[in-house]
Amino acid sequence: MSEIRFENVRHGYGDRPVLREVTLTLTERRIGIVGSNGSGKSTLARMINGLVTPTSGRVVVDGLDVAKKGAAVRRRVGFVFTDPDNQIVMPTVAEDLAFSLRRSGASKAEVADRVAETLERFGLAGHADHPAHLLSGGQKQMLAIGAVVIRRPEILVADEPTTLLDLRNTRLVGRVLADLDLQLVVVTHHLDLLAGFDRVVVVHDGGIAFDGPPAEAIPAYRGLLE
Ligand SMILES: Nc1ncnc2c1ncn2[C@@H]1O[C@H](COP(=O)(O)OP(=O)(O)OP(=O)(O)O)[C@@H](O)[C@H]1O
Repeated sequence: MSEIRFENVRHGYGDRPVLREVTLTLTERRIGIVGSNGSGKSTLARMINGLVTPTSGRVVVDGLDVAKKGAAVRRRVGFVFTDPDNQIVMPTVAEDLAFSLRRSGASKAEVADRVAETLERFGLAGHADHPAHLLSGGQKQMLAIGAVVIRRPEILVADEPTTLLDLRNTRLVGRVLADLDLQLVVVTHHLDLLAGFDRVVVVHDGGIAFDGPPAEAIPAYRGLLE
C-alpha cells in the first residue's frame, strides 16, 4: 500500500480556519473518513491529490510532496466526486472510458481492451454505445468510477460517492469500491459502507476526533453527536 502523510496540515478559506494542525499517516487498504457536514472531510480528501493545497504544513504521498509534484501524485491518486455528471465528459459510455486514457500512451488496441474490461467489471457491458447521460444514477457513478480506475491508479479517493444514490445503488457502488484492488479512501455519510474497512478517521470541527477500526470509530462518531 501507499503511504499518505499529512504533516501539520492547516487549511482556511479566507480567514476562516477549516482544518487545524492535522498530522496523520494512512497506510491501510480501505480507509473511511466520516464527520458532520462542514467538518473538513472533503478538504482533507482533496488534499491527497492536490485539488486543495494546505495553507501550511504538507501532504506527502509515497514520498512525493503533493504541492510540488502534483502531476506525479495525480498519476497515482484517482479522485471520484459525489456527482458523476461532473466527471462524465464524452457522449457515449465507451468513449468516456477511452477519453480517460487519451494521454496514457496506450495503443489503440490496448485502449479497446481496457475499455472492454472496464465495461464488464462495472456492469456496463451492454451500454458501451449508449449516451452516458441516459444511464441511471447508479450506472453513471459506475462509469465515473470506471473512468478513474481504467487509468490504474494506486490510490482511489472517493468523496461521498453514494450520496446521490438510492439504497440499492449505494450498496452496489459501496461493494464495487471495497472490492477494487487498490488503496481506497472514502468520505461518506453512509456508515454501513465502512463495515470491513481497516480504519475510520472521524473528523470533527477541523481536527481528528477519533481514529481506529470501524467497530470503535463509528460509535465514537455517534457519541460526538449526542
Ligand atoms: N471553496 C471554498 N470556499 C470557501 N469555503 C469553503 C470552500 N470549500 C469548503 N468551504 C467551507 O469549509 C468548511 C469545510 O468544508 P468541507 O467541504 O471540507 O466539509 P465536509 O466535512 O466535507 O462537509 P460535507 O459533509 O457537508 O460535505 C465548510 O464550512 C465549507 O463551507
